[in-house]
Amino acid sequence: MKNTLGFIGGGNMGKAMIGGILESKIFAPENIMVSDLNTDLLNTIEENYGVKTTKDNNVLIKHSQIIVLAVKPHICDIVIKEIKDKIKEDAIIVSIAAGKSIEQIEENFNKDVKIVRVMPNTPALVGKGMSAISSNNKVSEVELEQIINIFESFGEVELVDEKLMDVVTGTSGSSPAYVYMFIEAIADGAVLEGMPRDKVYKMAAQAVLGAAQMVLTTGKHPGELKDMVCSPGGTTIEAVKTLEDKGFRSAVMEAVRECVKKSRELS
Ligand SMILES: NC(=O)C1=CN([C@@H]2O[C@H](COP(=O)(O)OP(=O)(O)OC[C@H]3O[C@@H](n4cnc5c(N)ncnc54)[C@H](O)[C@@H]3O)[C@@H](O)[C@H]2O)C=CC1
Ligand SMILES: O=C(O)[C@@H]1CCC=N1
Repeated sequence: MKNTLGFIGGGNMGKAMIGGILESKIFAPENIMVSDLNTDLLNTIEENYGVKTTKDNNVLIKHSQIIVLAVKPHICDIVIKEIKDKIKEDAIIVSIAAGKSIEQIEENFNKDVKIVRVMPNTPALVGKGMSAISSNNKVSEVELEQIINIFESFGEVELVDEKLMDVVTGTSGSSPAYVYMFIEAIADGAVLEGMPRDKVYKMAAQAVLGAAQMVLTTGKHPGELKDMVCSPGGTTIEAVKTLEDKGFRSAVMEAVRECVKKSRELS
């Protein structure tokens, strides 16, 4: 039972985590099991990753010491109802559901259960994930370390106060979607100006990747890094002025706020 990891739900986030974990080799495929209602999906997962699969969530909990709830928030309640009586005492429940509080999950189980709440993101698949973690007081330091190690195997981890989890959703959980839209928009602008489409996504994505790396590596304020690109009277400041005129920053801030609001509503 030790060092066995189970995913209830093999959708977008489940698959991203499994891909990242296998790439880092901290779990062998035979020590990972996925349960899902979708047989085609399970077949694809088994084929692509070599992990075990089942349609029965109770088979999964028998096989797994660490159980990741990777289903939609409203499905968590259904799944917990199904597994709660058979859950083992030393099992650790890891919920990645947006907006689902530790307290709600405890109430659903209606008994002492070790619960870790995490907000990861899909770049986990390529080892560049960002995960925020909180846990309840049933989880020991050693167990928490074990969970942190899993999430660190595919990216960065921050321990956060649970009350900030909804804000994390708007900041790193959902933001890859905004960034893909930004990349797509830069690329469309380039196509508008005559660049072949087969070159634009690499150019735009590499610029975003490099800029993000500059923030992380230099530790400089993003505004200072932006100023380093803007030559006086040059090209960039024209683009920056247009973005300001069109409300770019305000639009992004509002988007984050709406995302956080929705996450709060889910709980
Ligand atoms: N997609 C993302 O970028 C992120 C998602 N999350 C959280 O991860 C969770 C899953 O999200 P996604 O992977 O995007 O959703 P998804 O819809 O891609 O995957 C959910 C999977 O759960 C399966 N499922 C439904 N009912 C089930 C049941 N009773 N038993 C077993 N499996 C069942 C579905 O067939 C589906 O494959 C959500 O709670 C979400 O808030 C967290 C961070 C990022
Ligand atoms: O859209 C969602 O609800 C999930 C949570 C964070 C990213 N995707």
